[in-house]
Amino acid sequence: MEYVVAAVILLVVLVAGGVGLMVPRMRRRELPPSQGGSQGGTGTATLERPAEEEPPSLVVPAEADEGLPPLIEEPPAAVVEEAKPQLEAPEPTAGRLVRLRARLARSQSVLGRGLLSVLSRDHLDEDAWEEIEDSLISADVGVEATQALVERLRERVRVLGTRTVAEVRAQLAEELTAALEPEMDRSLKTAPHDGRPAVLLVVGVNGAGKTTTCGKIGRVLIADGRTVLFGAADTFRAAAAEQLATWGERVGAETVRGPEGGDPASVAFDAVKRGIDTGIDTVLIDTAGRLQNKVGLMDELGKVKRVVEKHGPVDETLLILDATTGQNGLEQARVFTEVVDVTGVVLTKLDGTAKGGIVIAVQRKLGIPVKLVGLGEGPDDLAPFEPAAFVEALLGSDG
Ligand SMILES: Nc1nc2c(ncn2[C@@H]2O[C@H](COP(=O)(O)OP(=O)(O)OP(=O)(O)O)[C@@H](O)[C@H]2O)c(=O)[nH]1
Repeated sequence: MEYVVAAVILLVVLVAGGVGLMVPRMRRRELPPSQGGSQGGTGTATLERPAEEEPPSLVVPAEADEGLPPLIEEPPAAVVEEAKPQLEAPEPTAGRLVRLRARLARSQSVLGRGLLSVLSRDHLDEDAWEEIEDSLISADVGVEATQALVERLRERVRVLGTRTVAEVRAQLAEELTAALEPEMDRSLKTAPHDGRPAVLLVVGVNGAGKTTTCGKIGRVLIADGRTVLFGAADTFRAAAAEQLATWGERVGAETVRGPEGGDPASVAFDAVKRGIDTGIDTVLIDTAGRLQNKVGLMDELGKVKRVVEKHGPVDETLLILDATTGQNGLEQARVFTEVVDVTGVVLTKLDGTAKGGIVIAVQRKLGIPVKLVGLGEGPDDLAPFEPAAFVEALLGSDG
């Protein structure tokens, strides 16, 4: 009997203790809704998530956490740091080519300084004109384009009796600019339309700079105020998807990925679908590098495009060409244009070559405008291509 009484007393004590512990906790859980009010303890709450730090397209908002303990128990500074990685603000795009002109130094020494030193001779004889032709050809302008350009320049110098270096420079600049076909439409179709995002497909051979360019274009668009989503349809190389996702994280853009070795067309399809569902402005799809002579791979690229087009037409198909591959790149380029309808070329690595004249050859051979140029490995080293500014950069300002 005594045992029973003792057990009952013990039970009562335990139950009373338990209730005592529970009640304050329950009260605490009721606290958060009142934090939105203007009274008591809200000073710390405003620190937690300033609206402007919100990345535009992160999928799962951290605020979804429920039943958070009271703010007093956590140092507010730590909460802020953990919740939001610092997003980068990409450089504005206007005037980039001018800012990056020094990157063309190698081409400049051939096309600029080299040509101008010949053109500034007192007398332009046959040898001098041949030297000029050689310089242009070695800068990858292409034989045909060079001959046409030199012929016109020669005629102008003869007819106008051009004397000064400044005059010759101006005429050379005009001829080079004309050879770059400034009237071509170089705008990028990145604006959403018909209630869905613009879709850009990025294609090219291995290592041309597709993933990097995708990332850089995303930054350009974000700098211009658009929202962007990346589709990592390069399922062949796991690191490529990782690389693209990192570009996205830096500017708060979501990346849709698939399993390694998965079907690239299905990743591309899902990315566009996600872009439509989340109201994104522009979806950028990175594809795996492929050799133009591999039939299966080229067919796969055609399939990626067809599958994406179930959502609607692709707005831009950008061919990424490595400028350092020179004339060889042109043959690769031609095959790509047969498989997918390329709407623009991005010429990368112009900073690493003395053959800046390749821009002229690319446009002449393909009849497709160079829309952007890559001038370095930095995140903002991509510039809209402007023929006159490009020629000025090649010739240098001290002509
Ligand atoms: N100097 C310089 N390097 C560049 C430029 N664009 C890209 N690169 C570099 O080129 C290398 C290859 O770039 P990626 O973007 O990985 O090339 P990719 O075409 O996606 O490669 P795959 O997926 O293997 O086909 C990287 O080291 C880039 O940093 C550029 O404009 N200038």
